[in-house]
Amino acid sequence: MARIGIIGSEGAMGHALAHVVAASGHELAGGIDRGGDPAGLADASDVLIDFSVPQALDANLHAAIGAGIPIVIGTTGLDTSHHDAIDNAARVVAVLQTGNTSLGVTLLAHLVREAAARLGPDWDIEILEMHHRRKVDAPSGTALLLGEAAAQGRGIDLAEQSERGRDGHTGARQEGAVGFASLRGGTVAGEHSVILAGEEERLILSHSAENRSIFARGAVRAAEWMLAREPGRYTMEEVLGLQ
Ligand SMILES: NC(=O)C1=CN([C@@H]2O[C@H](COP(=O)(O)OP(=O)(O)OC[C@H]3O[C@@H](n4cnc5c(N)ncnc54)[C@H](OP(=O)(O)O)[C@@H]3O)[C@@H](O)[C@H]2O)C=CC1
Ligand SMILES: O=C(O)C1=N[C@H](C(=O)O)C[C@H](O)C1
Repeated sequence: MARIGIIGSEGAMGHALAHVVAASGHELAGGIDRGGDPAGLADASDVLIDFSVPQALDANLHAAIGAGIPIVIGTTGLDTSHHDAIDNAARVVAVLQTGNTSLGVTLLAHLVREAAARLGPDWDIEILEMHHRRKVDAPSGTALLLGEAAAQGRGIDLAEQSERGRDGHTGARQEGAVGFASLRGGTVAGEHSVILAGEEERLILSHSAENRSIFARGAVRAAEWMLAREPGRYTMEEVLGLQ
């Protein structure tokens, strides 16, 4: 049994996590939100799970380092400075960051990497996502991780070869780029499709989240796995034995 501390505990994911932790046999060490004390929470926990906001990341990493415990980060909307901070923290404690903790999306990323590698650069890759009206970041963290998987399969740098936010007279599609489109509305928990569009045929790989419990279950599974890890940066593919 582990003591699990939740960052973002009053949010939608925080509530989903509390249910899964209660059913898991682990102990809920506590939870914090805006204005809370991550260091105090970390001192009372064996592992932290963070589903909050990018602005809280530095304090959360420092708290994990101070207490010498692993941290699972599900927060999205991270930029390169956040990823640098995660890399630095991973020299001291075990850190796992992912845009999607579900089993289905983790396997989907695997399949997308494979499809992108096998289908060659004349197959255009477009990623479409839809989420609830409250979501504040776009493209979703999942869309970006699927884009990264496609880029790895293709052997390209996603930062240099992606098309986001098309509007107006955009010109023709950039050859070899990965395109992104985001829809927002209602209460959609998470819909992602990776469309590989070739000459006169399309391959579409999709995932639908029916509710947030899939993310919460994956996060708790990751937290359990992280308890025994040395300092380093880990992935959901490693947690699920896909890598
Ligand atoms: N990786 C994955 O599988 C998934 C990732 N996510 C991501 O998780 C994040 C949270 O999503 P969701 O639960 O829907 O969002 P919510 O807005 O419902 O919840 C966010 C919570 O974080 C709290 N918060 C704000 N600032 C801080 C802070 N400085 N320190 C600690 N807590 C803070 C908020 O508190 P307050 O209201 O007081 O501001 C709120 O309770 C998003 O980035 C989302 O994209 C979501 C689902 C799955
Ligand atoms: O904000 C959400 O709700 C979700 N965020 C993650 C993302 O940005 O991909 C994961 C999931 O799709 C739900």
